[in-house]
Amino acid sequence: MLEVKNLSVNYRGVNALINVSFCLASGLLVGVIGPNGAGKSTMIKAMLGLIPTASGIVKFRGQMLKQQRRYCAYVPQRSQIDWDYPATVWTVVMMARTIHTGWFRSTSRQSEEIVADALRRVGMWELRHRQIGELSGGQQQRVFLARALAQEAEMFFFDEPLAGIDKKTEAIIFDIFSQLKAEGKILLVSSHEWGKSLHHYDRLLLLNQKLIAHGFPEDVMTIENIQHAYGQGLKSQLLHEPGEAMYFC
Ligand SMILES: Nc1ncnc2c1ncn2[C@@H]1O[C@H](COP(=O)(O)OP(=O)(O)OP(=O)(O)O)[C@@H](O)[C@H]1O
Repeated sequence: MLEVKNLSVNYRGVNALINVSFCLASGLLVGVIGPNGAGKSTMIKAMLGLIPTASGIVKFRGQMLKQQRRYCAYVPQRSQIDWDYPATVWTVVMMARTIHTGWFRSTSRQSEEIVADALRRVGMWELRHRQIGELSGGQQQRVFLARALAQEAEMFFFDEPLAGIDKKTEAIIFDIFSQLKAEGKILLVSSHEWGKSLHHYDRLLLLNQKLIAHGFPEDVMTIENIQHAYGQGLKSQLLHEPGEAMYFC
């Protein structure tokens, strides 16, 4: 069980996240959605203890989450990663194993097998010797997914993993999300797009500074909630998009 209570973040006196509270059981794929600047990245970073919080506690299995970071795999937005850093695909994924072996110990055979398996699962084994800067956006996202897998975490935090990726990568990502869910992991996935991929999620957290709604997608994606999060303009636009109407009650 993951519990978030009254989580708030201020950036230089400006509220980015206000009293967010929710609980999540294991084995769920959870979408964190909301408009640009809603505080999705801020919430993920605050949960992980990567930024200072104004208030709140985050617990996993009854203990503070930030003291259990080895159980958390975090994939930041692609724009936050230095893709010019000279590292191969293999090296980046192997970095996940240092959490288990420490920086100064040589990698074990077991770690190499785990990294190889992760690279095969995301279809990046053939490109393992490539520099990360030479990959497409979708391939780069798969490398970081492999790194998260190699960490053998209990909880996974993905910040905008679907932004600017190809269909093949999207299919691989959701396939692996399903496998992780079946293994009882908790997955939090932020996205500011909420088209056809929403049906993949077991629960949604709809955010705009505050948590506007959370629960089953069909309960969260009501016209009232969407208007509340995104403002009036979006309503009329979406009512004319039949593919999206399934989420309106
Ligand atoms: N380091 C920072 N210093 C000051 N303000 C920040 C900082 N990081 C984020 N903000 C502000 O906090 C608010 C929430 O930003 P955040 O990046 O968490 O939103 P988001 O929902 O992830 O947006 P996006 O979908 O665009 O990534 C925004 O108004 C943003 O400008």
